[in-house]
Amino acid sequence: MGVIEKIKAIEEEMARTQKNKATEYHLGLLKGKLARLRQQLLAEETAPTGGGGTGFEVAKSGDARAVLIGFPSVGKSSLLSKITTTKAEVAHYAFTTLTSVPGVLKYQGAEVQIVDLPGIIYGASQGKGRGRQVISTARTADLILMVLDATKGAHQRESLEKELESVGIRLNKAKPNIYYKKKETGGVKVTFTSPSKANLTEEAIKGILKDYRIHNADVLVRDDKCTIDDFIDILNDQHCSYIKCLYAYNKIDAVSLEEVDRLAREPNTVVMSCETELGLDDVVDEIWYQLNLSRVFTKKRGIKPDFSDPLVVRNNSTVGDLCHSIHRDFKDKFKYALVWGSSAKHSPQKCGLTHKIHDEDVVSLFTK
Ligand SMILES: Nc1nc2c(ncn2[C@@H]2O[C@H](COP(=O)(O)OP(=O)(O)OP(=O)(O)O)[C@@H](O)[C@H]2O)c(=O)[nH]1
Ligand SMILES: [K+]
Ligand SMILES: [Mg+2]
Repeated sequence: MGVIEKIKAIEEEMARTQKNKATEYHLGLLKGKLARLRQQLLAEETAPTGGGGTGFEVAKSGDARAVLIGFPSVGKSSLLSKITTTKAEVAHYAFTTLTSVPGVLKYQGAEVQIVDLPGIIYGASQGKGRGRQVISTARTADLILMVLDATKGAHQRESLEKELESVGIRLNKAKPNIYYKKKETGGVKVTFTSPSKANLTEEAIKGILKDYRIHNADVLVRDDKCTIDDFIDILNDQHCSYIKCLYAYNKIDAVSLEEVDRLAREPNTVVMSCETELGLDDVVDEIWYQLNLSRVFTKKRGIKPDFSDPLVVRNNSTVGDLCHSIHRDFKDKFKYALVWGSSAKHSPQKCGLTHKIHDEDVVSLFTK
C-alpha cells in the first residue's frame, strides 16, 4: 500500500469510529499515525531531486521569519507589497502567486523576513495544489501570518487550521509539558505531578506505548490539562512544530463596522485593508509583538549608541545571552556591563551576565 492509500484507509477508519470514552485513545493513535504519514508525503515531495529543485525554498534572512498563509486572493501579495519594498504581483484571479516570494520588513532597525506564498486550497495537507511546499515553508516560520478575507465566513479560518493541524503544526500552543524518555529496561513508569483533569490516564499512556511497541520508558506528566493527543504529539516529537499564529483579516473596507469590530476582538487577531491602507501600522506592530523579540543598542565608551543598528535577541534574554549572540566565546572575556533603559534600576546600572535586558535598552560591554 502506498502512503496515499494508507492515509485514505486511516481516514476511513476514523470516520467509522464513534467518538466516546472507550475509543478516544484509539482515535488519538490513528491521528498520530496520520500525522506521520502526511509528513512522509511532504518529505517525498520536497526532497531535493537530482535535476535541480523547483526553487521553492527561500534562504532565511534577517532576525526572524513570518510566513503568509491563506486561501487564494485574500490579499497576501497585497500585504507583502505594502509592508516591504518587494513588489509582488497582485490580481483579482486565484493563484496569481505561484512560488514563494521573500520581502524584508524593517522595524526600527530590526529586519523581519516576510515570505509570500501561493494560496492554499482544501486538501493542501494531502498534497493538493502547492500545498506540500506551502506547508513545509510554514513549518520554518517563527510566526505564521494567517491572512483571511473579512468578507468570507469563519469556516475559512477553521479549515486552514485543520489543514495545518493535520500535518502536526500546532498554532499558539506550547509544547505539552510531559517528560518522556525511552529506555532499554525497567518497564513503563508513569508519574503525574498532580491528578489528571483531562483524558490522559496512566492506562491510556500504557496503551499508547504498547501500540507503539515501546516497553520501557519513563513518563512524567507535569500538567494536569494534558490530553491523549498531547502525549501522542510528544511521541511524534519530530513531526510537531509549535508556531505562533497571527490572524490578519483583510478587506475590512468591504464589510460593516460591526463586523470589523467583532473580528478585531478575536484573540491574536488584527484587521486591515491593504487597498485603503487601513490598519497596516497595527499589523506591523503586532507582527513585531508576536515575534517576542527585543532590540538592544550597544554603545562604545565615549560614543553615542547607533540607534539604526540594534542587536536583536529573544525577549527575556540576559546580558549573557546578548554576549553569546555577539560571539560564542565573548562570555569568557566579559567583565561587566553598563545598562541604560527600562531594565536598569539607575542610569546606568552596572550589571553581570544574569541581568535581564528589556526592549530598547542601551548596553555597554566591558571585557577583561
Ligand atoms: N476590497 C479589497 N480588495 C483587496 C484588498 N486587498 C487586496 N484586494 C484585492 O484582492 C485581490 C487579490 O489580491 P492578491 O494580493 O493578489 O491576493 P493573494 O492572496 O496574493 O492571491 P493569490 O496569490 O492568488 O493566492 C486583488 O484584486 C486585490 O486588489 C482590500 O483591502 N480590500
Ligand atoms: K490573487
Ligand atoms: Mg499572491
